[in-house]
Amino acid sequence: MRRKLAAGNWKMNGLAADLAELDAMKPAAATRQTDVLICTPATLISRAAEAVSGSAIAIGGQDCHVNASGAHTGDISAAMLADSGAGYVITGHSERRVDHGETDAVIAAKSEAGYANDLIAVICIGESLEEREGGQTLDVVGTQLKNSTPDAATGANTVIAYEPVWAIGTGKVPTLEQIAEVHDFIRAKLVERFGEDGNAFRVLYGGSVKPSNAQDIFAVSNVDGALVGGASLKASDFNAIIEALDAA
Ligand SMILES: O=C[C@H](O)COP(=O)(O)O
Repeated sequence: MRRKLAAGNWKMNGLAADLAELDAMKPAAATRQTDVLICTPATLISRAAEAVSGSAIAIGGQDCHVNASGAHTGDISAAMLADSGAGYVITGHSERRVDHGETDAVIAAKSEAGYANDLIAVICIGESLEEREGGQTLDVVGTQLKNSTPDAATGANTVIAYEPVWAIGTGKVPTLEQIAEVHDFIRAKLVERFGEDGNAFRVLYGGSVKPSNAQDIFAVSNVDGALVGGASLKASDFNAIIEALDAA
């Protein structure tokens, strides 16, 4: 039985005053079936980890460098994330693939850097609008999944997040049939590659998840939770999403 995961990605949002939102998420996070994760900007990780100490909320980073240390100005290593109190790291978010030219190979290496520091990697994959309209969705998702996921991935150290790029921050959401098609495909590919352990990976949906659509999305087969951007910034929205997931 896979535990559900409600993951928030604050992206480049959040100052010290916003840590109050984490406090307000604590009661909703104390659920029986759902893990709760907030990936804050790197500047907030250690304060966020302190703020959630003793609660059911985990803190994660949004990216890490492939190397453990060295001359990489402005970058942050997985060891630094772990040292700051993170338990997870997002790798391969489409905003990093696009803005920073990250390839599948780099994303796999970043995920391995996470494993080496006992971080759970949340590996993101998803097609662009052009790829969706060109009928290439499963090809693109399959290739990204294969090449961004290291051989050392397990259901315990890795979460897969399916995020159609065209649904991120746009308010556009795929149909429930489209979500089911991709999630069932991802599950089949994980089982083909990792055997029975392929059934242990959590597969999240991401892209314009809100309290108003969460219940429907969480009823879709092989959707084990969500990676939420905008609606994770305020406890009032994210708590409703956690509750919808816990009830699913
Ligand atoms: O990492 C989160 C996703 O990019 C989704 O963002 P969004 O919920 O604001 O569409």
